[in-house]
Amino acid sequence: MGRRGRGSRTQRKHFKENRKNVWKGPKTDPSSDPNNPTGDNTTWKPFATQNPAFDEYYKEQGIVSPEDWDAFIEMLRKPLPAAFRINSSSQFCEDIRSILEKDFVRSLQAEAIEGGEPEALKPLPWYPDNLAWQSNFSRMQIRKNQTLGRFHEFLKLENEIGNITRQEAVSMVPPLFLDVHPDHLVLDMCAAPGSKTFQLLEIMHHSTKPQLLPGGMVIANDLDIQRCNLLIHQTKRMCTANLIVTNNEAQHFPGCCLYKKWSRGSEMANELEPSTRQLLFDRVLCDVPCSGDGTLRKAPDLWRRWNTGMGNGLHFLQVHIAMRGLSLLKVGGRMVYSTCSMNPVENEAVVAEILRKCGGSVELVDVSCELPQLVRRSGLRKWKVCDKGVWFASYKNVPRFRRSVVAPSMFPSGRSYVDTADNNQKCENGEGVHSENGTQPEEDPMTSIDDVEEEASDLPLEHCMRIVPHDQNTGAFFIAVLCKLSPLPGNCKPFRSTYLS
Ligand SMILES: C[S@@+](CC[C@H](N)C(=O)[O-])C[C@H]1O[C@@H](n2cnc3c(N)ncnc32)[C@H](O)[C@@H]1O
Repeated sequence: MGRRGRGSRTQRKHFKENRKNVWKGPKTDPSSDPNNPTGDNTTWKPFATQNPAFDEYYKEQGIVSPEDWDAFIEMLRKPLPAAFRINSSSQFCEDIRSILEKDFVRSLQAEAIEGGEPEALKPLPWYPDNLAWQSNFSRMQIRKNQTLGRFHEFLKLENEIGNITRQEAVSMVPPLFLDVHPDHLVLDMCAAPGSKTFQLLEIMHHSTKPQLLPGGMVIANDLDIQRCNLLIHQTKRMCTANLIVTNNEAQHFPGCCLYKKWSRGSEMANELEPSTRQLLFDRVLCDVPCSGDGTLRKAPDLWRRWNTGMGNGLHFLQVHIAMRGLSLLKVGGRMVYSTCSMNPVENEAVVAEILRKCGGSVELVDVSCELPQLVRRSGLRKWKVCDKGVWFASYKNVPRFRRSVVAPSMFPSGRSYVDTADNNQKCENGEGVHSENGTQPEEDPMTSIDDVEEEASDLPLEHCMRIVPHDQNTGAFFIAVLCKLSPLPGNCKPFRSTYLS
């Protein structure tokens, strides 16, 4: 071997071959494959990285300009580069950073030049203190290519002992916008498998003096008990005493009361009276379940499964979870709403709906000056809803029989309309609409039924952020930062209480 880490000619050949073939589909049934009459079951098919419905949907939504489309879709078809974070609260933080800077940046560069790639390993410029890194190799390449074996061993070992966490680059963004302090009470509503929980704990511990525990706490919740186990496995690498894991529906997360006993006065010797205080959170992370199409580069099987119903079907749950988060947030507190989906129905529509419901008690924060090196796009004010292949620019046009599935809150204005003869007419014209009796008004009597064709929101949704893959070679993510200015209107209050001593 010549330079350190270069590997033999055979190894390099093996490496190049693997580079071309990083995504492998599921094994095909050999007996049903005409190209494989011998039934050789080592045949693998790469995933098809296209879906016409996906293209149509996102072209129509305009999340990137028509000139940008080719770069966007081409990047989505490429495997995702592996990324990881150094644990800032680890006593070996400096050593790890130094190994990366002095050793792996150079040794991996040699491999990258071999494969024609620039910058094989680099710190993410927007992450503070060179603590987050991205390589130009996918996780599969790192696992399979023998020439990257030493780097792979390093990542595995350091991850196992909690000095680093392997995490998609864009998934590291939401906790950075949460502005967590060591004494904060933080609720992570949908936390499993826990990479963001770990990051929140790291931020808390990092800003605390050595040997001391932070005064705050993270409550990490997830609905799925098995994923809660993953979360515990992930976070126990932190060795923290500042974490509670709960297993609840986030949209029904119980209102907790702190149960405290204190002495009432010397004349009432030894008499103790209970006192209760509503437990509200300084920070809430609302990283909701979503259709996940921002992870297509990591999970290419999603190309095959993707359809418009996935996003529409999650919209209501996402609104409920976010509303619950806001009701549990202290006045003056910050909540981050995030998804790994690009879909406006799961993103801007949810943010707009919670702003409407909160009626001025919650503000969408302009964070364009925070993390200036992070390339992001402004949130949309206009979008449409697609239901079973039919596009709607306004709820006004949604036929009655689809109104239990397609809601006003999915549209930019959030308005409902009186039912129209027009909609019922459609069914008679064979557009798949079943006519129903009656045309009684739905909500919103203020709205004229003849006006809106294409809706635009009047809320400042441009303060939301969408990270798209081709801007900085990542996955996609959506983030909105909200601040609670005053108590929520009465109908949004916590309704169930549990006591914590
Ligand atoms: C996007 S993932 C969260 C990823 C996590 N924040 C992280 O960074 O590792 C969404 C999570 O929501 C959980 N989930 C789904 N429905 C939920 C609900 N109603 N309440 C709470 N969690 C839910 C899923 O089990 C899943 O773990």
